[in-house]
Amino acid sequence: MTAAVDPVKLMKQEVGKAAAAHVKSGSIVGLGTGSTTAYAIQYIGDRLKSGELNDIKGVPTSFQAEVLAKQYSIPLTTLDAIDHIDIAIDGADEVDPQKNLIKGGGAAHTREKVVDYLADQFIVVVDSGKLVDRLGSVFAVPVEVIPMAIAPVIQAIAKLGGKPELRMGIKKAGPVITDQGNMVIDVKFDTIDDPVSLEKTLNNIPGVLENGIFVNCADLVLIGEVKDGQPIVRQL
Ligand SMILES: O=C[C@H](O)[C@H](O)[C@H](O)COP(=O)(O)O
Repeated sequence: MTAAVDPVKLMKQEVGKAAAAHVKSGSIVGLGTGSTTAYAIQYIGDRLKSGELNDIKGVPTSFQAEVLAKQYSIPLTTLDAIDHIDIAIDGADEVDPQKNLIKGGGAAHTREKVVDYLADQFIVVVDSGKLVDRLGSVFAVPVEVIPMAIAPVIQAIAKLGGKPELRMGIKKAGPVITDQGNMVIDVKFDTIDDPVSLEKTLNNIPGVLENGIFVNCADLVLIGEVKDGQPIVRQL
């Protein structure tokens, strides 16, 4: 008996491969975080190994991305050693029709925002389940907060009408700790009418480092779908 292929995995693989095909030799590449981008990193590594691609440097957005890049022998660099990023590939938790995003399901949104916004071309890779008509419909907004400010930030967010919840570890006792040593508050809003101003409002609360709303930054969204049992990729 053959095991059934997980359609979401198929979509992620296909979209990761499609994004990796956009990387050109000689470029500096922002390497995003998450299970979808992991396939893009793997395929970039495959292209390097086969000789189809050469002379690239990756800028990882997280410890996870760094480990994967090393695993696939992708040379790495840091922001203080370069003056631009040619292309960044990253996942998302929600995508609206204007290509605005919620990110940070993996608590990596702060570094991702730095790298993705710097890139000349930012490509988002998602499966079709991430598409929403309006941001915040399903996913809460992740907000990275310095630990001593957790209580006042929770109070300030509640005053804004959000439902804040400190993110707890799944295989770890206690809160999730980010790559920067901070904590994450997931904030569910009934509706997000104006993501541009909500992004700024959240970041203006003292103690907040960065939130997961990404507006006006994605150039291309590659969406993995399954049609007639076959994975396909369409663009937004
Ligand atoms: O912090 C994590 C990132 O923003 C991810 O890119 C996002 O959560 C999507 O991850 P995945 O591709 O695993 O759904």
